[in-house]
Amino acid sequence: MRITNAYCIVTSPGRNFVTLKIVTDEGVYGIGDATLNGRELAVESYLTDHVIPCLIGRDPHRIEDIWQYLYKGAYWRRGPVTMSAIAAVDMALWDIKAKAANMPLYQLLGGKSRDGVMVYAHANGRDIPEALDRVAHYQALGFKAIRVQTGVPGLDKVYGVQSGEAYEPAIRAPVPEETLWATEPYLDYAPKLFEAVRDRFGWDLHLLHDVHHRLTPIEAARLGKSLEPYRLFWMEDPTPAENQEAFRLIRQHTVTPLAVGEVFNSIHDCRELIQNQLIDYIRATLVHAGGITHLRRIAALAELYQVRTGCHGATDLSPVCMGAALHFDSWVPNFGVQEYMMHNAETDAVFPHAYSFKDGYLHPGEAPGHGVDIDEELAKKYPYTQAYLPVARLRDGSMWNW
Ligand SMILES: O=C(O)[C@@H](O)[C@@H](O)[C@H](O)[C@H](O)CO
Ligand SMILES: [Mg+2]
Repeated sequence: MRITNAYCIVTSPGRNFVTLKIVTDEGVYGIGDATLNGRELAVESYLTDHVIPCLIGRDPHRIEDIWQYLYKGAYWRRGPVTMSAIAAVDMALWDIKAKAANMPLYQLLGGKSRDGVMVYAHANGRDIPEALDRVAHYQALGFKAIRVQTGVPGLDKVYGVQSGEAYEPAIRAPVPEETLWATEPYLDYAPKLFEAVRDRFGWDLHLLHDVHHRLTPIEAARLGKSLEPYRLFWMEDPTPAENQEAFRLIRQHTVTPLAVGEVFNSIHDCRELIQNQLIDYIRATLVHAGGITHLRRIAALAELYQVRTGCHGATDLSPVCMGAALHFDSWVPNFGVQEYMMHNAETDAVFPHAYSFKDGYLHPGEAPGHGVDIDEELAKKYPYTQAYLPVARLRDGSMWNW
C-alpha cells in the first residue's frame, strides 16, 4: 500500500478545526485531527508545506518509522505546532491500518480493558445557584463525573464560565479578548462552590475543578487544602507546569489529587512529574502530544508510577480526536477518566462518528478504524474565521496566565 495524496481541510462549524486526510492507492483513507486552538493555520501550513510532500509514496503501514522520520527528521523537536502535525499524521495512519485490518482501532492496540469510558462533563454558572443547576442537568443526563466552574464575585469573566449551553472560550475576533484576574476572591469563593455542590448532590458524584494555571505553587497548595473536605476527583492545572518541580511544594501540603497536561506535547514535559509521583492524572491528549504512537509511551511511563490518564477533551479537540481517544481509553490499562465537552450539532454533522454516549460512559463503536469521518462538502459551508483564546491581566495591568 502507498500514500497517493494527503491534504488539510479547514472548517468552522461554530469553531475552527483542521483535519488531515491521507489517501492510499488501495482506496483506503485515514483522518487525523490537527487543531491547535488559536494557531490553526500554523499547523495547516506545517502539514501542507513541509510534511505532506514527504508522505507521498510512503507505505502507510510503517507508522513508527514515519513518526520517527517526522520527529527526528525535522531537526527542530517538540513544540505544539510540530507535535500536533505529527499527531494528525499518526492518527490518520492508525485509522488506515485498522480499516485495512477491518477492525476497530482498539483491537490493534491490544483490545478493550473496560466496557465503557467514564467521561466528565463541564458544568458552569455565573454564580453558585446557576452552577448547581448545570450540575443537576448533567447528572440527569447520566454523568458520573462533573467538573464544576463558577464566576467569581468582582471578576467579570473567568475561565470556564459562560452563559448558555456549551462552553467555548475562543472568541471570533482579529485579536484576543482581554480579561481580568484576581486570585484572592477566587481562593475564597471556590470552597463555597464545592460545599454547596456536596450539600445538594451528596457524595456519589465525582467532582473535578479546573484552576487553569492561575495560581502560584503556594496558592495552589492553599486551594488544595481548602478543597480537601469536599473530596475532589482532581484539581486540574493548579499552576503552570513548565517548572515541574513546583508540584512538589503543592504535594507537600495537600492530598487533593492533581491533574496536569493539556498543554503538554511531549513525554519530556511530564517525565519528572510522573517519576516523582507529583501528579495523579496525566491529561495530555492525542492531537497535541504526537498521536497514539507518542501518547501510549507517556501512558506506559505513567503506569509504572500509578499515574492514570485523563485526556483533555474540550470542544477545540475535534470529533476525530475524540473518536481516536476513545479507542485509546478503551485499551489503556491505567485509564482514569476522559473529558467530554459535547460538540454542537453542526460539528457532529461535519464529522459523522461511530462513538456514542450512554449512562455516563462513551463507547468508541465497532466501525473499522477510529470510526470518525469528515463530510467534505458540508465542511465547505463553514469557512475559517479568525478566533483566539482570551488573555488575562491582573488589576494593575500585568499580564497573567489565562
Ligand atoms: O480542561 C479544559 O477543557 C480546558 O482547560 C480547555 O477549556 C482549554 O481552555 C481549551 O481547550 C483551550 O483551547
Ligand atoms: Mg483544563
